[in-house]
Amino acid sequence: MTATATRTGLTLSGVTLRYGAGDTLVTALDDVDLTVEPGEVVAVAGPSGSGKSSLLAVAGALITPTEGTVAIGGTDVTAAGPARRTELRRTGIGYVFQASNLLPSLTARDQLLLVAHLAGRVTREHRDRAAELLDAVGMTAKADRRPHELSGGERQRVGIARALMNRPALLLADEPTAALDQQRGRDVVALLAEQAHARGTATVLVTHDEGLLDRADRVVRIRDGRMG
Ligand SMILES: Nc1ncnc2c1ncn2[C@@H]1O[C@H](COP(=O)(O)OP(=O)(O)OP(=O)(O)O)[C@@H](O)[C@H]1O
Repeated sequence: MTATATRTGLTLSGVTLRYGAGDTLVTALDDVDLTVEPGEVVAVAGPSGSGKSSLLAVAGALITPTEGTVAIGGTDVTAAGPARRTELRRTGIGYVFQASNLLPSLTARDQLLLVAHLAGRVTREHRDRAAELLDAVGMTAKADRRPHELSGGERQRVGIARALMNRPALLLADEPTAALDQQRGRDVVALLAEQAHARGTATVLVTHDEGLLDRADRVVRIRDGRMG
């Protein structure tokens, strides 16, 4: 990584995303500009169909926008080839989903170590990092439990730790509190913010829960694909 890369989180410039063509043409994102600094938590709020999932898909290098550029950690992903994009998705981006998407047969600790295992060999450093992250999300005492032995909030905490395992420049969270009650939802967002600030991770949190917005550093609103 270059010096520039370490200072950059996520930058979307003039991003437009259209689905379909002719009569079925939908403009899901319309000339969107968004910058998320390292360590900053930006909440994206908007009604159903406003373009929130489309924004995450573009920011996560899953979909190439029709127009505009997306840079993650200083790398222009819209100019990168498929192999580089795949590599960036694996190493530069952490994802937290609506439900934690943990593997049923693995303990909390092994959910984290699986990330290292898939990338190659599990080293002592990986084990130390998994232990540090489980501690950071308050799950050390339950590190040997499997998902069915954890509450919904605890599963999300493990999901957050797992998403941070690769030290991503960018963390994308898609309605991470959808399965939780109000208080647990607030706790999970507070944890996301705490970790983003401590680790310098640019974080985008998509939510339609207005009660969670005060935990973000900044709130951006999207409507009909336009950010305002
Ligand atoms: N694959 C697709 N093909 C065609 N249109 C799509 C596709 N995906 C999304 N859209 C349309 O793009 C617009 C934005 O959808 P998007 O899923 O980004 O909204 P959202 O804000 O995430 O909605 P929700 O809160 O309901 O999940 C909507 O009009 C939607 O119908």
